[in-house]
Amino acid sequence: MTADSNTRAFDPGIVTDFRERMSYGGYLDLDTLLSAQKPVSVPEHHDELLFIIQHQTTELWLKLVLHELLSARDLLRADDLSPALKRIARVKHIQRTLTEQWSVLATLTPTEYAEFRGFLGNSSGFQSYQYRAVEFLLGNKNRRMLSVFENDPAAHSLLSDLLESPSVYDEFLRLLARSGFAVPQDVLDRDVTQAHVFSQELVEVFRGIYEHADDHWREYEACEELVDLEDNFQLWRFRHLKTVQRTIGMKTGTGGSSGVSFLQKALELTFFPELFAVRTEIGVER
Ligand code: HEM
Ligand SMILES: N[C@@H](CC(=O)c1ccccc1NC=O)C(=O)O
Repeated sequence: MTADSNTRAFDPGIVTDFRERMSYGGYLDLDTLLSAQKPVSVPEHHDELLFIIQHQTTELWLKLVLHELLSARDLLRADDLSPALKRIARVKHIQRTLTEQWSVLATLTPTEYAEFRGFLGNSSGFQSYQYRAVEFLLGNKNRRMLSVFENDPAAHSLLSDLLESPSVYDEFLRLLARSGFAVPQDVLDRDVTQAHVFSQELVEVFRGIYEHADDHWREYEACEELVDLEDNFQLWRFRHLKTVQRTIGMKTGTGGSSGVSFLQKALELTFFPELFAVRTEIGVER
């Protein structure tokens, strides 16, 4: 049948009556999802839909990243290291998708973007509360960021809760301490509302794990997963920076920052500095 007509037969069991049954569109609430793309340019610019969908898909994936990282943090707190690593493994795949996705937006030329940029007003990705939540959860804490969300109580309260609570890294270090590793007390007692500050003593803890990986395999694996996570995060930041550079050059941002040079400074930030510092020490006699 298929060979002759080049048409697939409609299997007799295929369900077509959804008056009393759950359907695809109903389950996914597609009416809501697909009515949320509202270009603001007048007359409507062809490429604004790309711009909107690029951001919306990013926000959807960020929602899942948050969900997985919050769970990973809970699992670490409960000494369930292996399931926590499973969560992180999924996040790493999402990060790859998000980083790859920049190539779609790179098809937007500077001229095309300039034609509707003016309609965006002061809106900017800087105001993405989910992005900020992921940063806070990974330990890049900064109370100043809350000021952007004064008019959004739900976002403000989510971010304020995350600011006040331990990061994924804090929970990992606490887990290590409970397992008998000599995590310094001042690291365990640190003010979690501040960004994590480098500790040489912690590097020594990781040196022990890396030099005796066979004896601490799970912890060793966890360290490498965190390094992957940070690496992937930096790759996303870098692709964002390069996309911004090719699209608006050195223009100031709609959010009010200097633009490219402001974004450049984020590349110097690090979530897990000791996990990178330990690499310098590996194989070096003391
Ligand atoms: C042509 C495309 C884009 C341009 C020209 C652009 C430009 C900028 C600029 C200039 C900033 C600095 C803040 C400001 O003053 O506005 C910024 C921040 C930001 N953008 Fe974009 N952006 C683009 C696409 C995206 C996309 C697709 C996302 C995904 C959600 C995104 C997310 C962010 C985030 C999260 C920040 C804050 C970064 C930080 O705090 O370090 N941007 N963007
Ligand atoms: N900050 C960008 C505008 C921008 O990209 C943007 C605008 C509205 C919603 C999300 C955005 N994405 C990232 O910043 C600019 O200065 O052109």
